[in-house]
Amino acid sequence: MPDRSMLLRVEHLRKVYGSATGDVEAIGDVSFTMDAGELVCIVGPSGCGKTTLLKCLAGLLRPTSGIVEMDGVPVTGPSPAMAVVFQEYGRSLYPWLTVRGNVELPLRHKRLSREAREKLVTDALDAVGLGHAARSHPWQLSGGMQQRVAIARAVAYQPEVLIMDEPFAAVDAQTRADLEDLVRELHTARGISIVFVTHDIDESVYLGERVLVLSKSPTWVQEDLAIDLPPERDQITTRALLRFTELRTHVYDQIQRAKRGETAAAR
Ligand SMILES: Nc1ncnc2c1ncn2[C@@H]1O[C@H](COP(=O)(O)OP(=O)(O)OP(=O)(O)O)[C@@H](O)[C@H]1O
Repeated sequence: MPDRSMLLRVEHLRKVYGSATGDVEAIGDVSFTMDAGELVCIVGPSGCGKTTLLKCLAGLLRPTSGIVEMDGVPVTGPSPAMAVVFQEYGRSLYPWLTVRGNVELPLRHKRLSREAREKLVTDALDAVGLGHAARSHPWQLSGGMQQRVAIARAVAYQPEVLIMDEPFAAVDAQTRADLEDLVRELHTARGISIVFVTHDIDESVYLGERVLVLSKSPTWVQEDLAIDLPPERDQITTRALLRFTELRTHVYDQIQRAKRGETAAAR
């Protein structure tokens, strides 16, 4: 395996929301690092602060205290080095723009020639299997295809890290499996670094090289689990492996413990 350099560093991150009814400590004390080229999944009990954590990573939310660094530089706001894909693809696409126009839009903020921009868009649409739909509008596409557009837009932007917040929660099971394979493909073929938040334990094990299990809120990292499955994965063979079952059972058990407020179990 090639040497990897540290991409993200999160240290003693804490986030307290102030509200009229009192403060809510969403993130207690989260620390972890991520190397360039890794695919890290984040799971945890419902409401444990996954979205809050992602927003702090992406510079969309200011932490109450602690450090988020990308390539050694503090993240203080949205950065061109990061692209975020949310669950609600319907709301993230502009209905009056074509698929191509949606993918191209953020690139207009980059200093690129028209040719370079068009090449990035074509390449990203091909990568997600939507080259044929470039001139369609989002509302002419299925939910799964719309989410592919959102992924293409993020890929075309060439971020150093792709941050995905439950991106497949709203699509059917078969589409979800296809999109999971697309994410694996983007990661293995293009070396894209990905932080992927999901509710789905099986999905976290199938996709990840590491799974971070969060405690219940106020959150800390209950376990940082290496997923020692072969890098070549497919929906049938990988999910049938005994090791896959062991890992998913372990993560499930950890989340149950997290819900009860217990600390980590031995592996
Ligand atoms: N803007 C806000 N103001 C006050 N409290 C908030 C705000 N956003 C989130 N919270 C609280 O912070 C905690 C974590 O919320 P967050 O949405 O990050 O969790 P989550 O793990 O992503 O949730 P889910 O499992 O439902 O997707 C919750 O207790 C939530 O009520």
